[in-house]
Amino acid sequence: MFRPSFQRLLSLSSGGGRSYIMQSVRGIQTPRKLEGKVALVTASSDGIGLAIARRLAQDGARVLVSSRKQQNVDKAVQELKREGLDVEGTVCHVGKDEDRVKLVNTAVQKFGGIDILVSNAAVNPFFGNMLDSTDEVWEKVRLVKLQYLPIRYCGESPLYILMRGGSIVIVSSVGGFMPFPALGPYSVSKTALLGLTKALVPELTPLNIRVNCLAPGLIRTKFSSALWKDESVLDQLKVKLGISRIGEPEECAGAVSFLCSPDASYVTGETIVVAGGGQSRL
Ligand SMILES: NC(=O)c1ccc[n+]([C@@H]2O[C@H](COP(=O)([O-])OP(=O)(O)OC[C@H]3O[C@@H](n4cnc5c(N)ncnc54)[C@H](O)[C@@H]3O)[C@@H](O)[C@H]2O)c1
Repeated sequence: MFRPSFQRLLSLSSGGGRSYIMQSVRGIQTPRKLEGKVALVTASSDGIGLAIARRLAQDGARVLVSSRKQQNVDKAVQELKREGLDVEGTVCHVGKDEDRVKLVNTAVQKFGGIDILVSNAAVNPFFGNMLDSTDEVWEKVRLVKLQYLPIRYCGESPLYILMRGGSIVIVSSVGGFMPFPALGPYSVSKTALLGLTKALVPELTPLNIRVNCLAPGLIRTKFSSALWKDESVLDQLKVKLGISRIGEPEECAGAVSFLCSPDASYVTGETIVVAGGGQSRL
């Protein structure tokens, strides 16, 4: 049995982790526990969304990748197809009715139905004091809405009515538990998603749909680059983490795959925190 030494564990938790994680992600042959499932992942041309799309496809799902720009969708789809994964792509700005309808119709046309929805898109249009945030900011930050709408609407029918049982995962943030300084509206919207997850349970359970939430901590993506590109800023943050390194998108993807899989068949209304032990201290 593989037992890493204490020294090895130390080196992993203090920065040597990325190559090990990437090795693990590429090297481990996981059972195809999502075989026969169809998954929609919003905002999946990059970052956490792309890692989720890749992992769900590696685990056997057929995945519809989506994002706001055609060129980004094309690039992600090509990359995943080159890896031998069963994916298609379509443009979807989750705030646009017509794009959401197209997203769902494309999944049904290409793959014959929908089993899994990962609602991952988010925006952060404001940095500053809550008391200075404008109506315009809050309008944009109805990204609660951005996250909620893919679940609620599909032309005439709510998406969850069209789903054939299955699983929804909403991507929130540790900022939903403890607001990030200067990111008040964003954090508040993420708190709302924790509530949304719970509120959907009584309505989705009779439809045989589980709904859960992911709350990432600091994860290496473009979205969070201001916090990790500068080594000195990152060093300050690392002190506040239990596992003293930044997380990788792949480390969120495994948790999402678990939530969508039969292994989580008795899990609904829950939030998994993937934050290296720093969720209340960032
Ligand atoms: N990176 C982190 O440290 C971190 C921490 C906590 C939570 N999150 C959450 O993870 C999710 C993914 O973020 P990420 O870090 O991978 O960043 P990212 O920048 O790679 O992804 C965010 C994506 O959302 C997309 N997007 C924005 N508005 C959209 C819209 N209207 N329609 C469709 N797509 C839209 C962007 O184009 C972008 O691709 C977000 O919900 C974010 O709030 C990230």
